[in-house]
Amino acid sequence: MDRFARTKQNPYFATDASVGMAEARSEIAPALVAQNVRKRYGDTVALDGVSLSIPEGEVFGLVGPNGAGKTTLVRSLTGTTRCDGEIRVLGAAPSKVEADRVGLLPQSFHPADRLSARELIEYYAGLYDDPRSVDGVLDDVGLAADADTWYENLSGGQQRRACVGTALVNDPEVLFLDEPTTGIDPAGRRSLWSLVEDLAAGGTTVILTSHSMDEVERLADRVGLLRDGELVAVGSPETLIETHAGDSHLRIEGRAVDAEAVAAALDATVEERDGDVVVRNVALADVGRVVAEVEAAGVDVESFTWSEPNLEDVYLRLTGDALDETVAELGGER
Ligand SMILES: Nc1ncnc2c1ncn2[C@@H]1O[C@H](COP(=O)(O)OP(=O)(O)OP(=O)(O)O)[C@@H](O)[C@H]1O
Repeated sequence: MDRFARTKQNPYFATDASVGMAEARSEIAPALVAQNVRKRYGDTVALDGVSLSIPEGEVFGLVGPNGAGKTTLVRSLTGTTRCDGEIRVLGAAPSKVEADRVGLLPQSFHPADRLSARELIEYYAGLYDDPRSVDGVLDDVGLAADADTWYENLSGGQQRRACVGTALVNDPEVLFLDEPTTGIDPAGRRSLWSLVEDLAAGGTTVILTSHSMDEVERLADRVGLLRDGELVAVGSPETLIETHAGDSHLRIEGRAVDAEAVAAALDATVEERDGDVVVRNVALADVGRVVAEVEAAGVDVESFTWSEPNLEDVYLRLTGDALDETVAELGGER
């Protein structure tokens, strides 16, 4: 079925252009609902009561540290592992949804080496009654020119693109992508991002797991952050950044930047991060003055980088990975 036709036929789809997308989505029936999902592997609690609702047409980014439970959640939502709790995908239990309505790119996927990219996509297309054209899928994932190359002779990034293609052959309404761009070069990542944007524009609901915060910030309408099996934050990237990321900051890089000397020069609190010194809450208009003060104090600096807060800051704060920053405090808070 054509995605655009499907979207237009959707009785919940808001056509009033004056309605904002977020408001429009809140009117749309959820594509996926999970309530109190729990999963244990022996003594390991992989999911500890996860609840979420994803409206149709949303790109939902799922992030969290290694072992947080992302893949277990995707497996639970797709019915590929048993779990406790309630899950509804397109109104039905995961194991009862028609297979051609859902697509899944698993994190680990190892197709046969001696199949060409085309044969691989053809194989998956053969599993469905009404698949997309194989050439169209190859084109979408940027493999048209390498369609006849054996899987084992494709580069790592091309292999991953071929795997993405297998999840698209049935033109799914709900698409799970578990780390789709791992190993793909920057140009390939961007073309896959455009593909996800096109799918979402056509009404596909996408659940995207990724360790790449720039990818999630760019693609996701909302982000869920998993930590130790719990969803600790859910919201749009903008809201999460505003709520959790803190202020803009200036990073001072160099082989031996003296944090205490910077703190003394600025009469401010500074932090040490990965060998650099970070001054928080520096507005763009103040950058020139701060740089001049640090240079006037004779601090040995190689470069200054000013950044607005982003999703990575949210991630580092909420996962606790930022807690081992050392704080050099001289002269009180800024
Ligand atoms: N088949 C399994 N048997 C036993 N324990 C498992 C199994 N699968 C996952 N786990 C455990 O469950 C927890 C969650 O794992 P999961 O793979 O869901 O995390 P993740 O967030 O996807 O991690 P990553 O970012 O590394 O892919 C981890 O502690 C992991 O060791």
